[in-house]
Amino acid sequence: MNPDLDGAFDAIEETSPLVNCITNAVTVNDVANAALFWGGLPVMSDDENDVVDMVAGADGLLLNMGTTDEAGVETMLAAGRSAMDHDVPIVLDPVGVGATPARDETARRLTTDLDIAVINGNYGEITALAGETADVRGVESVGDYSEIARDATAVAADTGAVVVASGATDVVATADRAFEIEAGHELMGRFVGTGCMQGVTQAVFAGAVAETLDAVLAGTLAYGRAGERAAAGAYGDFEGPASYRTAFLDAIAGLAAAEAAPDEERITELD
Ligand SMILES: Nc1ncnc2c1ncn2[C@@H]1O[C@H](COP(=O)(O)OP(=O)(O)O)[C@@H](O)[C@H]1O
Ligand SMILES: Cc1ncsc1CCOP(=O)(O)O
Ligand SMILES: [Mg+2]
Repeated sequence: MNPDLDGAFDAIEETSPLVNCITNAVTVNDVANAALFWGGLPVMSDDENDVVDMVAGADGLLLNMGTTDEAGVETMLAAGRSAMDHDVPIVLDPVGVGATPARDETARRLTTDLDIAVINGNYGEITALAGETADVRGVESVGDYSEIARDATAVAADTGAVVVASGATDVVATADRAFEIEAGHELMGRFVGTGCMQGVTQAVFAGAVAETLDAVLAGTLAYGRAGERAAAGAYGDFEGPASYRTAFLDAIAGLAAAEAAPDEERITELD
């Protein structure tokens, strides 16, 4: 199957979803531009005095815990409560969970206290959230994860979120369904920030498309398609990962106008 990418792009164009991002200091600019290039409106409010009101009028909230400190967790919780009060979907990127006890505790608090709509993490992070042995070094997933669909499903059942486990093949799971998405390119794993940008992609799509699972399948496929089109040179030559990154951002900006839908089916529902 393939999701309705054209319908998703139309919904984004109609909504121009405002997405408040509380995100890490490393990739913040890429996250803002990815949201803007999809057709969303990014704002990076992260002061508790401001963010509660900002989220009240927003269409999505991204909580990326890559460089969060103790005060930042409290701000995320306040922003998350505001999102819940106003039916704003929350996307969690549990960066580095599994690497240290502090990150495990942050993820536990966020997933326990908040109703998260989407969790988008790499294979190692999703496996750690499932309570299984994971090898997360810093923010990087290392190791083999042959049970990733099972573990993503367990996290979905535990939290009620639609779960995206990113890797060479992305897995999307709810409590009772799981999908594999064949899209993307190996170059996407060669620079910092593709996971973070995938997180904000989910927030833009979930802020515009009515059903969260539809939004996530469309957003995940669209994101991979942008990576493929950039790798194919559709946005100019590149010399290495840094110039590929620029082409990739251009591909995000151009995807809605391009032939976004692949000819062949890219999403397989697992038994
Ligand atoms: N080898 C690969 N082939 C295809 N896509 C990839 C590959 N490596 C990473 N990606 C894509 O890059 C994005 C970020 O994934 P990942 O590298 O797992 O996240 P993170 O940066 O958080 O560790 C995802 O969309 C994923 O599908
Ligand atoms: C390197 C690093 N350290 C803390 S957050 C961060 C960025 C992680 O980005 P991504 O998850 O997209 O690789
Ligand atoms: Mg990541």
